[in-house]
This record gives sequence, structure tokens and C-alpha cells, in this order.
Amino acid sequence: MTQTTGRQHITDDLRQWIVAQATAGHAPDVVLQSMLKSGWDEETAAQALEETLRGYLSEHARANGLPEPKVVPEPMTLDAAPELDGGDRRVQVLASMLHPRVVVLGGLLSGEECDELVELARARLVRSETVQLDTGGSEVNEARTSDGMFFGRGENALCARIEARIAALMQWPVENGEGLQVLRYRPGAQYKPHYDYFDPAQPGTPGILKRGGQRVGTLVMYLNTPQRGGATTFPDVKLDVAPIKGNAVFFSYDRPHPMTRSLHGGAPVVEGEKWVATKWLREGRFE
Ligand SMILES: O=C(O)CCC(=O)C(=O)O
Ligand SMILES: [Fe+2]
Repeated sequence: MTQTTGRQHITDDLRQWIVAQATAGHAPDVVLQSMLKSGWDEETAAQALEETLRGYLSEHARANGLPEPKVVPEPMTLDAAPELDGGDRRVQVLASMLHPRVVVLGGLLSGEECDELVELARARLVRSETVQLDTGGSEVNEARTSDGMFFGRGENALCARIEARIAALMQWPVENGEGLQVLRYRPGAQYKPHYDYFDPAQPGTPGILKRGGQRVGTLVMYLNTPQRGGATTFPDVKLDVAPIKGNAVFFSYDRPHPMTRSLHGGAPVVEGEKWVATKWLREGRFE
């Protein structure tokens, strides 16, 4: 079967060749370059590559009883620019990893924005609860010994500005984001390693997913720099991200499965306090 795009046909031979290249371990940008060299126009080549690999991954997932991958937010551009356009602010890419997909961002928030968020949140903090998946309600949890609060999306000018910046950076609609959550960890407080997606096996999950679908990405923004401790940890790959005021760590998970290696936690704070704002991004509109 062939499919027509603007100029050239995507043939079965081409699809097979793309899958062979990918399974041989060639990165998508390398495959794209060889397609361009052999005369494919860029639009057709990019479309063929994306569709073929997505189709292949879905088939592979179905055949192996795994959830199918979804499109996820992604802050980095193909040209590997070290600074990203956040609309009203330039944001630095300090480090990135492919699997798990993690991007460490510098200067996402200004010092004043961090201070203002802390002050707006402080009076509304309560002991953190986590979503309880067997009922869909929430409960106080020993694995999470922080205090927290949620802002409504666009609740005030500061939240709206930060949300617009995140949407521009991630190329992901503001409407797909949950309201900002602010957490305060005192010395000894931590958030034990967990996944942010909702476990499909839990009875409460279908109810939660009615509003916006799965979570597909998380942005943890550091609102201060604790004196010691408090890194965001990714135990599967032994990665620790240092909590530095104004910086942030973004990670995505294209399906609700540990194979994403998106297990992460907030290490115990040793000295000082740690304040973060977390933004969870859903696959659909969170209204
Ligand atoms: O505090 C951290 O570093 C991680 C926070 C977190 O995992 C979350 O809010 O879901
Ligand atoms: Fe988390």
C-alpha cells in the first residue's frame, strides 16, 4: 500500500527500510539525513519516519501486552539549541537524557517569581495528600512528608504567566495542564520514589482519567535552594538533579508503565527547607 503526501509516495519498501534502520540502532535524525541524501523531500521523509516509527512502536506494544505510547510534551528542539524560547523568557538547557526522558532547565523562573509563589502559597499549605487510586480520593501518606497546596489554573497573574511560559516551552496547550502545586519540605521531609502517571490497574484510575486523560509529563520547579539534601532522584538510572532556585527538571513518560524509567522522588532535605512548584501535563484538556 502506498500513501500520497504533497510530493512523493511513502512506499512499503520505505517503511520496511525505516524499521530496519531503527532496529539496527540508528537514531531518527541519522535516518532522516540518509533519506534526504537519497533524494526524499524533507516533508515526506519526516512524515514517513514519524508515522512508521509510531506505528511500529504501537504494534510492538500490542504484541507484548504493553500500553501503547502516546505523544508527550518535549521542550528540546531538533537543532539542539542550548537556549529555549519560553515566550517572555529565555530558558537554558543544562542537561538532558533520552531514557528516561529528562531535561534539566536553567532559569525557568526569576528569583522574584520564586519568592512571590512561595509567599502566595505559604498561608494555604496543608499536610500533603496523594491521590488514592483504589477510591479516586486522596489520603495523607507516609511516603510524602511535605506540606502542599494547589493553585487553580490561571488563578492569579503570576500563575497565568508561568503557565503560558511552560506551554510555550513544551509546545503543549495550557488547557492540558493541571494547576500548579507548591510543596514545602522541612528537614527530614521527603517524597519517596513513585510514578506520576495513574496506575491503570487501580480501580480509581478510570474515574481520574475522565478529566484530561493520563499525565504524560512533569515539571518540577525549584523555588529555593536548600542548604543540603532535597535532590530530585531518578533511582532507575541513579540520576540526582540538584534543587537550584529558578531551575527545573522536566521528565515525560509516554505510557503508564515502569518501562519509561520515570520512577523519581524527592530525597530527604538535610538542612534548610525545600520549596518546589510541580506542573503536571495531561494528554488531553484538563477542565
Ligand atoms: O520534590 C521533588 O523533587 C519531586 C516532587 C515530585 O515528585 C512531585 O511533585 O510529583
Ligand atoms: Fe512526582
